[in-house]
Amino acid sequence: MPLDTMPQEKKKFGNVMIIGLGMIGGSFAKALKDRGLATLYGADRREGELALGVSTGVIDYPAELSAEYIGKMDVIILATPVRAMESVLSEIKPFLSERTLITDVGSTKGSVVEAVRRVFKEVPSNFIPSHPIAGAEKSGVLASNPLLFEKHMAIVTPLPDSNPVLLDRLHRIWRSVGADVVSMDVEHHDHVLASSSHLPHLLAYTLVDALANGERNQDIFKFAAGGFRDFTRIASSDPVMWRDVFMANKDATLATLDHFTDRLADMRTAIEQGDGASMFGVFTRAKSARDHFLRVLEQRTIGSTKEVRPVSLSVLPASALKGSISLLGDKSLSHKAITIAALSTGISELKNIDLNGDVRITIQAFRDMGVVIEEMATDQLRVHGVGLRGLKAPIAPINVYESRESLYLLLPVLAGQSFVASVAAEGKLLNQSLSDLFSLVRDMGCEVTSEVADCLPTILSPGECSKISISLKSGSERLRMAAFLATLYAPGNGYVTPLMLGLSHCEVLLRRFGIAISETDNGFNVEPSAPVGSHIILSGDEHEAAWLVLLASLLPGSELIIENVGLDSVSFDYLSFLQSIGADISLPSAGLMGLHEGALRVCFSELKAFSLSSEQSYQFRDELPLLCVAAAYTNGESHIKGISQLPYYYEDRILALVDALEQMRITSVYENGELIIKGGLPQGGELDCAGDDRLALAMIALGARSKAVTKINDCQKLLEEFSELESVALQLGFHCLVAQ
Ligand SMILES: NC(=O)C1=CN([C@@H]2O[C@H](COP(=O)(O)OP(=O)(O)OC[C@H]3O[C@@H](n4cnc5c(N)ncnc54)[C@H](O)[C@@H]3O)[C@@H](O)[C@H]2O)C=CC1
Ligand SMILES: O=C(O)C(=O)Cc1ccc(O)cc1
Repeated sequence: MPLDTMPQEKKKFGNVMIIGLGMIGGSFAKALKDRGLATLYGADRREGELALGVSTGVIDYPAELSAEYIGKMDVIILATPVRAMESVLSEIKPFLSERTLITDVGSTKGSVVEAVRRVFKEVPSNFIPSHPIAGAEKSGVLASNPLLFEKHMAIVTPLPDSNPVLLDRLHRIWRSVGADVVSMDVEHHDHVLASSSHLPHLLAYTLVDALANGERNQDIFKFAAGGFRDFTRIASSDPVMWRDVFMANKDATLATLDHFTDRLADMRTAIEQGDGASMFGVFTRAKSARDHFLRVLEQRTIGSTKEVRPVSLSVLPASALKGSISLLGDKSLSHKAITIAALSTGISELKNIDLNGDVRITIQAFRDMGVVIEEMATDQLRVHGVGLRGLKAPIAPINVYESRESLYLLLPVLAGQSFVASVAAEGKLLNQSLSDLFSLVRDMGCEVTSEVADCLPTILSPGECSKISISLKSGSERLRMAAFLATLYAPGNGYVTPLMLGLSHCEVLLRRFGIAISETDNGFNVEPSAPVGSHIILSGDEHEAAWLVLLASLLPGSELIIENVGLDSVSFDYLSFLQSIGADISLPSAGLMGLHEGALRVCFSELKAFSLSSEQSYQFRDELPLLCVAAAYTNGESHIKGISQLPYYYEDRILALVDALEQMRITSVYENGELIIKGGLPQGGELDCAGDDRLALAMIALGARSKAVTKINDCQKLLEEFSELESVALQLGFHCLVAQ
C-alpha cells in the first residue's frame, strides 16, 4: 500500500520498519504492534515472509527499500543475518533521513559497526547498534513471539557520536517491549557474547556433527538421554545466521575457544590419569557456578514482580516451654567457619551450620575462587581448603550482594592474595561508608580504589603487608574477625586490641583451626601460623537461645533445656545478669577453649526490676530489646542508661520497642538517653516490627504472657533469619501462629 493512502494516526514510535522479517524482526514487530506503539512496515528479500507477516498480524504493511518508504521512517531495525547488513545499508543509504533512528539486532557488534563505516565512511550519529539477548533455535516470521523480549536483556552499544535523543529513543523502544536495557562498548560486547552465546552454539553444532558422522551413530541418537537433548538444542539454530556470527566475530571466538580447548585438554589428562580430585573440583565448581547463575537469572526474571508476602505472627497467651532442644548454628559463625575452612590446608567438616540466606553468598564467593565446598547435608559442609594464599582470581567481580558479613570476611582475605580483585555489592551496601573496614585493609598494604570514597564497588590491589596491630574502635564482631584475618597475612606476630576485654567466638574459632592466639593484658597476640582443616560442630545460635531463655523465664510451668549452647564472654555475662535479677538458669561450665559449652537449663521464675549502666547497655546491646521485655514483666521500675550513646540503629530499635510497650499499656519514659520501664501486665494488641527480626523476637516475648493475643506484623525477615522458628515453637509447646 502506498504511504499516502496510509492512516494518519501517529503512534508513540511512529513508523517503524523491520528489514529482515524473520524470528527476531517478527517478534519485535509483533511486540510493538500488539501494544499499539507503532505502525509496522516489513521488508525482506523473501516475499513469502512479508505476506505471512501481514496475514499473521506481525506487521501492518509490506514495504520496499525505496525513497518512498525509507525517508518516512522514524525507526529502522536491521534484523537480517549480520553479514547481509552491509548490502542493506548500501541500499537504503541514499534515502535515509538523519532524523531516523537506525539500529540492528545482530549477534555481533564490531562487524556491524565496521560495515556501517564501510558504507557511510563514519558511523552516522543516528545509527546506534543493539542486541537483544533473547531468542530461540527457530527462525522465520512464523516463529515470532511478541513476549520474546520480556524480562530479557537488550544490550545497546552506543558510539561516542551517537545522537543522545535517538539513543534515549532506542532505550525506550527496547523497554517498551519488556527488555531491561544495558549499555556496553562494542569490543566488550563481542568478547562477552563470544563466550556466553557463540561458543556454546559452536560446541553444540560440533558435537552433533561429530556424533552423527561417527561410528554407532544410529544407536547414539536412539539412546540419547535428556542431557544430550538439552545440550544440543541450539544445534537446531539457523546455519546461515551462525556461519555469519563466526565469520564476523573471529578474534573473540578464537580466544574463548582456545581457553576452552586448554581446559578440555586438562580434563582429558585428568581422565587419562584417573585424577578424580581434579574432575571432582571442576564438576563441583561448575555445578555451583551454574546453580548460582540460575538463581541470579531467576531473580532477574521474577525480580521486579517478585511478591514479598507480608507475614504476621500471632502469639497466644498461656503457653509454657517444655522439653529439650538443639538449635541450628549461628549464621554469622557459619560465615566465619566457612571462611577459615576455605583458607586452611586440608579438608574441614563443618556441622550444625546454617546454610540459609547470606551464608550462600560467602560460599559462592569461595567457590568462585576455586574452593571446593561439598554440601553433605542440609546443615553440613565439607570444605577443601586451599591455604591462606591459595585462592584463584575469580573470572568476574566478587558480588557480596547485601551481605555485610560476607564483605567483612572477604575483604581482608582478598587483600592477602596475589591478584587484583573487584568487589561489587547491591542495595543497602552500596554508597555506604565502610571506612573502618577499608582502613583495616589499607593497613595490610593493600591499595583500595573506589569511585566514591570508602564505598563499594571497589578494586583491591594487594601490596606488601607489614606489621599488623589493630586497635578496634567498636565492639563489632565482624570487624573483630576481619582484624584477626588481617593478622594471618602479617609477616610476624599480629595484635588485636578489642574495645572490651573478654573472649569472643572469633578467637575460639581460629584456635579450632590451629591458629595460636594468646591473651595479653589488653588484647590478643596472634602468632604467625596458618589454619589447618578441622572438624567443627557449631554451637546453637546464641541470640535464639537468649530469646528462648527469656520466654521460659516469663512463662509459668516452663522447664527448658537447650542442649548445644556455646557462650562467649558477652553471652555468659548477659545470662549471668539475668540470673542476678532472679532468672532460674543453670549455665554450662567453661570448656577447654574458654567458651561455656554444653546444655543450659532454664525454668520459670519471677524477674526483679533492675538498673543497667551505660557500659552494660553497650555490652548487651544485641539483647537490649529482650531486657526491655524482661523489665516490662517485673513488679518494679527498671532503668536502662546510655541508650542514646549506642550506634543509632540500636537506639532506633529501642525507640520502636518503646512504642510497642505503650501499645501494650506498659508505662515507659525515655528521657536524656535513659529508658525507665514500669513493670506490669502487657495487654496484647497489634504491633509492627518494621521488618527487624530482633525486634520481632522481642515483641513475641512481650506478647508471651500478655492478657490477650498479640499480633506482630512484618515478620518476613524473622522467618528468613530464624527459619526453624515454627518447628522450635511446636516442639517446645509455645503457641504462636504464622499467617500470610
Ligand atoms: N535467533 C536468535 O535467537 C537471535 C538472533 N539475533 C540476530 O538477529 C538477526 C536475525 O536472526 P533471526 O531472526 O533468528 O533469523 P531469521 O532467519 O529468522 O530471519 C532473518 C531474515 O532476514 C532475511 N534476510 C536475509 N538477508 C536479507 C537481505 N539481504 N535483505 C532483506 N532480508 C534479508 C531472511 O529472509 C529472513 O527472513 C541476526 O542478525 C541474528 O544474529 C539476535 C538475537 C537472538
Ligand atoms: O536459544 C538460545 O538459547 C539462544 O542462545 C538465543 C540467542 C541466540 C543468539 C543471540 O545473539 C542471542 C540469543
